[in-house]
Amino acid sequence: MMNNRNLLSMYKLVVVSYEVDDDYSRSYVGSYPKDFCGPEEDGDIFGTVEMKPKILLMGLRRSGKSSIQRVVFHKMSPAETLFLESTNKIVKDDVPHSSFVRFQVWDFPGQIDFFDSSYDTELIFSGCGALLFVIDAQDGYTDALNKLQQTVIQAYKVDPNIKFEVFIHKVDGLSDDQRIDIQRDIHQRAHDDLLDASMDNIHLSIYLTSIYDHSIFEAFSKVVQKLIPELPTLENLMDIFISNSGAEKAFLFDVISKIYIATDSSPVDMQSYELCCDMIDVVIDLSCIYGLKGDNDGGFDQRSSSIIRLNNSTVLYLREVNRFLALVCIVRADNFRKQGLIDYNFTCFRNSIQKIFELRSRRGRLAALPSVGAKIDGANGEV
Ligand SMILES: Nc1nc2c(ncn2[C@@H]2O[C@H](COP(=O)(O)OP(=O)(O)OP(=O)(O)O)[C@@H](O)[C@H]2O)c(=O)[nH]1
Repeated sequence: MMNNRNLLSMYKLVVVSYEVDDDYSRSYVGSYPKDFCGPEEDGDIFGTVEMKPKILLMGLRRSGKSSIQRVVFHKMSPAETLFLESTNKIVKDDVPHSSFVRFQVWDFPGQIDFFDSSYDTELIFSGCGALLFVIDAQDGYTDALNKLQQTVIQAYKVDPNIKFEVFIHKVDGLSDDQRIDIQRDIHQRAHDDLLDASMDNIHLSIYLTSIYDHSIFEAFSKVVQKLIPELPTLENLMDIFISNSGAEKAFLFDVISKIYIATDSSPVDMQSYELCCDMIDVVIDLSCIYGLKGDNDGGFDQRSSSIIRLNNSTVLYLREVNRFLALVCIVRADNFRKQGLIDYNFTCFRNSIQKIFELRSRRGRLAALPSVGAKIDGANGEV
């Protein structure tokens, strides 16, 4: 059952992320991006010194960029976003420091014009992991598509490795048929625009999103996963875990953001993901009510876990992997009788994750040495 001391720690981590938000992690870069200096170096919980990739949030005014960032990374409720003021400067936001997912989000004002000579596109797009372009689905999107084309082409010229992600946003006001139509139309027109510019080799990934449901977390999860070099290994481990444990589905969550950084290879159905997200919320809420005061070790211990039995013979099982990651799996009640087996497999899973990140840590330290860093780059990151 739940370990209240550790659940309280989890709650505290969430609170810390609020505090960090306003005081330190958000900084206004100004309309002229002098401070753009590519990816930043930082250390993670495993002691890794690594480059922190940037995720750029772009799109027309009022398309919902700041709302997305606030809801996903700062626990703002969707209703509160109604009162957000328009962004008129580039805002740099470090994803909460306690989170496992390490990158910076740069929120651009809708009116930014990259053809304006005062913007140095080299500096803006270099070191960028993903460019996330937001299109308001409840508004006419011809202008947005023009801007998308310009932005993507500019960025591609600077760095062809940038991942281009398009969020067709605010789909909460649309019926299922309208969603399908709009997605098809935007996909077709964006592709045609790139073809006209002879840039059809650029790949755009398109998602339907809204801050009023879990779609925004799911889409962001997929964006973030593309920035995790160890993803194939993590997915492989998840596959091994579920097949040997009789589980239906498993997600490896970054607890604070509710982004899943890996799942097994079976398709993700939205309902399962929502259930697992809700479980994390319940665990956090319970920790707030029943957690012991005075616990300030700042992390979970290895025995923290939570079990929720649903009335459809399904069990949700949460286990802490480390301070920031939790494994949440969905298991049929029959299979959950062999909980000892699941726990044993979980221990193997956690040990493997630990080894992956030790390797990452070692690689990060080596890459930080200039002469070795060059060799690693040349060897495609293999050491
Ligand atoms: N219905 C709906 N409204 C949304 C959604 N996301 C954001 N909004 C609303 O859209 C409006 C604009 O949101 P912002 O986040 O300020 O938009 P922005 O793109 O950052 O705007 P600029 O800073 O001017 O570039 C706000 O009133 C939000 O509440 C969504 O998923 N659905």
